[in-house]
Amino acid sequence: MHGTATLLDDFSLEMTARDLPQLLETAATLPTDTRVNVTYLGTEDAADRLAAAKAVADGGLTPVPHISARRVTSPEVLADFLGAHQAQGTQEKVFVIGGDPREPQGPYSDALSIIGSGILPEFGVREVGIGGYPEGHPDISDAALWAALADKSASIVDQGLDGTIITQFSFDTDAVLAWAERVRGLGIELPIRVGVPGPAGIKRLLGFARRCGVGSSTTLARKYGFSVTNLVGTAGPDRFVEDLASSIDPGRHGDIRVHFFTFGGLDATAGWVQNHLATV
Ligand SMILES: NC(=O)C1=CN([C@@H]2O[C@H](COP(=O)(O)OP(=O)(O)OC[C@H]3O[C@@H](n4cnc5c(N)ncnc54)[C@H](O)[C@@H]3O)[C@@H](O)[C@H]2O)C=CC1
Ligand SMILES: Nc1nc(=O)c2c([nH]1)NC[C@@H]1CN(c3ccc(C(=O)N[C@@H](CCC(=O)O)C(=O)O)cc3)CN21
Repeated sequence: MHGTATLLDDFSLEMTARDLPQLLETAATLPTDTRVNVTYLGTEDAADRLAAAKAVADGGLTPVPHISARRVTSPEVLADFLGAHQAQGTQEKVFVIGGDPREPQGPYSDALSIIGSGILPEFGVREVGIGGYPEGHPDISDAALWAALADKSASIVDQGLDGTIITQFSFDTDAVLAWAERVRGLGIELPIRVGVPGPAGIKRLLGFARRCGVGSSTTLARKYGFSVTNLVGTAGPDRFVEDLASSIDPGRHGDIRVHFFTFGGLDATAGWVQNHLATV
């Protein structure tokens, strides 16, 4: 038995630049140094992302800026972004993801083309996060996903950097743990942060699942504990987190933590964690 409190220790969460006002309200309720990932969406610009990361640091939390490889239009844009983060001290940990654009908007078609370029430590990056897909990806073959995971992990380790894997959100703890065991079987020992949505409106949750290519609404409903015939209301990660906590075997799955996607707001996730820890 792993225990929910252990699993939730050092949880991380994710914000978009637009969540900045809410971050300012919520920061003080989060444990000091909690990692807050800052997305790299097409709807934000560099100034928004930098301001969000700075606010995370100013709030006593640990910023983890994202870089979406396919959205980076040139090496200069990447160097400017990393340089600006370094100047404000928010560069130590980053997360590099391929990105949703079907065609790369610049020279980087995948996360490895940035990680393997060696540019990250030149700007003071010490830890690199990468994505993982316990339930696969609608547009990328399993073979390509596994090759990418192995190559990115090796590049991180070869450069003497720390690394972490954050998984695409999932509602299936069996799939997550089977996948984690396979990761360990490949000799990849990086900590795995299991992505899961914090509490959110059910319709909104289903919308994000569709948009991000995750699961069908029926499996999602079954695993997450709501009824597809009643989409009114909110669903929370209670069942998922409890199932995960009771099924983890550190000997087989290694270092497993939780990463919350805050589709229902930062405050809702922060409140859920506080309440949940008070009841276990
Ligand atoms: N897990 C998360 O939090 C997020 C996931 N994504 C999704 O994850 C995808 C892959 O990112 P990584 O795991 O970093 O893979 P990656 O960059 O390591 O690439 C793995 C393989 O997939 C291909 N690939 C990458 N992006 C693609 C795309 N949009 N369409 C078709 N093929 C693609 C690459 O060429 C490579 O062969 C993104 O494209 C996006 O759909 C996007 C943002 C956040
Ligand atoms: N395929 C894929 N693409 C992604 O971009 C992505 C994933 N998967 N997996 C999970 C994370 C979570 N992501 C997101 C994306 C959007 C919002 C969001 O709140 N969007 C607002 C608009 C915010 C804005 O434009 O800045 C919305 O209301 O849709 C949150 C998390 C991005 N991520």
